[in-house]
Amino acid sequence: MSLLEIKNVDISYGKNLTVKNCSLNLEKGEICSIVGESGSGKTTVIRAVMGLLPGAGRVSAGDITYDGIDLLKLTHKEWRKLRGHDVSMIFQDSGAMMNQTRLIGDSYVEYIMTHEDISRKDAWAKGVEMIERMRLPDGDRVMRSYPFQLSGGQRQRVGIAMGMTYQPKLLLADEPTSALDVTTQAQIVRQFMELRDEYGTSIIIVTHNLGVAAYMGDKIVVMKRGEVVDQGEREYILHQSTNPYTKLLLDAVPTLGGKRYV
Ligand SMILES: Nc1ncnc2c1ncn2[C@@H]1O[C@H](COP(=O)(O)OP(=O)(O)OP(=O)(O)O)[C@@H](O)[C@H]1O
Repeated sequence: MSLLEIKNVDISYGKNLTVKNCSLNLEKGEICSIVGESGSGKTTVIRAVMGLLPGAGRVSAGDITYDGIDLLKLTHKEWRKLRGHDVSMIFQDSGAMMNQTRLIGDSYVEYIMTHEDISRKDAWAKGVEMIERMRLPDGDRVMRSYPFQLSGGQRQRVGIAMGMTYQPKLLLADEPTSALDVTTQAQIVRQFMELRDEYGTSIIIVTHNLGVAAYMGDKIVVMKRGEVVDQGEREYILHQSTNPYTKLLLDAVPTLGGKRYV
């Protein structure tokens, strides 16, 4: 049994059928990259997995099963138990998601205290420890900062720290590096790979960047206009796929001295 099985899923916003017949399996410890043009439905798919479709979004057909649990039948209470603990999501700019008028530590402590019965002091220490594990030195100083006092990369590491607090089995990352400069992007990408190696976390990463998708993904899913048009092991997608849209995406990646950097 796969850790996550998305089977023949349709997703609609109100009357608009946005994602059609999407199927995707993810094994334990596997990383899957979802690529495709803007508006193709990438974010919609991972939000559906997380039970966080905005507005009038709903899964209108198909099944999503996580570790044998039918995610489409979960109650709010059951979702609260699963989110953060088993399944976690990281957004494009974690800083923008944080309350700008509160210290990072206050937000982090509140997050921890909604997930477990723990004192404020212990929750603070746990936050510091997680932040330092994400290679941000002086976690205490970070906790005592406001989001705007940190760089984009630092804020993203705090977002990853929060997402990893309970070592979820499944991490959903929506464009987690696209707001960052190239060097920081590379560091964050490596950090994700380490999480997988260290904790066996399965990851779905949505990205515009085919280089990131190819570097991270054991498997690559290509979406276009709400449909999965191609998917397979990295080597297959990069070197063997005959799908015209996949080839178009690959052709758009610049080459240097005849070598394609994906
Ligand atoms: N809250 C919403 N209400 C109605 N329609 C929405 C909503 N969110 C997204 N959509 C529509 O769903 C489609 C897919 O959007 P989605 O954000 O999933 O695409 P994406 O591939 O992640 O795009 P991008 O790469 O630009 O983030 C778009 O046509 C969008 O207009």
